[in-house]
Amino acid sequence: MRQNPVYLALDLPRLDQAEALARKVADHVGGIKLGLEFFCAHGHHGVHELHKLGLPIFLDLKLHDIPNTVAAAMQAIHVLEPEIVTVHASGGRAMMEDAKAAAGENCKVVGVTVLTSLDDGDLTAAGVNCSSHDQALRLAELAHAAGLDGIVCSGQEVGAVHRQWKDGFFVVPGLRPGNGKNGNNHGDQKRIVTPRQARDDGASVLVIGRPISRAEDPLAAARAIEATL
Ligand SMILES: O=C(O)c1cc(=O)[nH]c(=O)n1[C@@H]1O[C@H](COP(=O)(O)O)[C@@H](O)[C@H]1O
Repeated sequence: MRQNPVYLALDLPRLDQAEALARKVADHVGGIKLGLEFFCAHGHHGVHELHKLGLPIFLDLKLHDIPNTVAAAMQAIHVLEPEIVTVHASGGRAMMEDAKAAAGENCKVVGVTVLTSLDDGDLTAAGVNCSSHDQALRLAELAHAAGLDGIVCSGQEVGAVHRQWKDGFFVVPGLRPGNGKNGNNHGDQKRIVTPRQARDDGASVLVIGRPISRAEDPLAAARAIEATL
């Protein structure tokens, strides 16, 4: 377990807003997660700017394409020195193997299993004939076999995955302090747990965005989450 496992998801449209928020809570998070919204808007320049804060950078690009394309994309982001990068585990074993081979030496590659915004009904609609729990476990096994460092899954599966993959690196988003019972907004997330529950079940990294970024007082929210861990 890292000293502070919380990685702040900086899903904000403006670079100055993202920088200001990261600066405000920097002492109460263990790293910063930059995802598609940030990277599509601010690209390499934005990542370089956020590096200046001195926190580890998790580049959540959720790469999913043929192996050759994903490997080339991984090589193109070496220069950004990310600590963690995501690919979709459903892209298949060869894609994950090539992504890992192309990653920088100090970069962890993790496979997204089943997005936390999906439930069993969504999987059925997409033609997946098993529960999100079973599908997450199946994709975790595939990511392990492909040599990835770990996976992204919801807190509802991390305990089961951890039992099967003892030294895996597990990223858990879809976190809501108080489990949504204290007026928190789930938003588009369907498979949620509290940060504390995810940590207790074996999460290595806790990804938290809106519960901090949309809070009236983001610093107080980050501190309150830290205090529960
Ligand atoms: O890979 C991710 O980080 C991710 C995977 C997943 O299954 N669900 C998920 O929410 N995420 C990301 O985690 C963050 C969650 O944000 P909040 O719901 O605002 O805490 C977002 O940046 C998502 O892109």
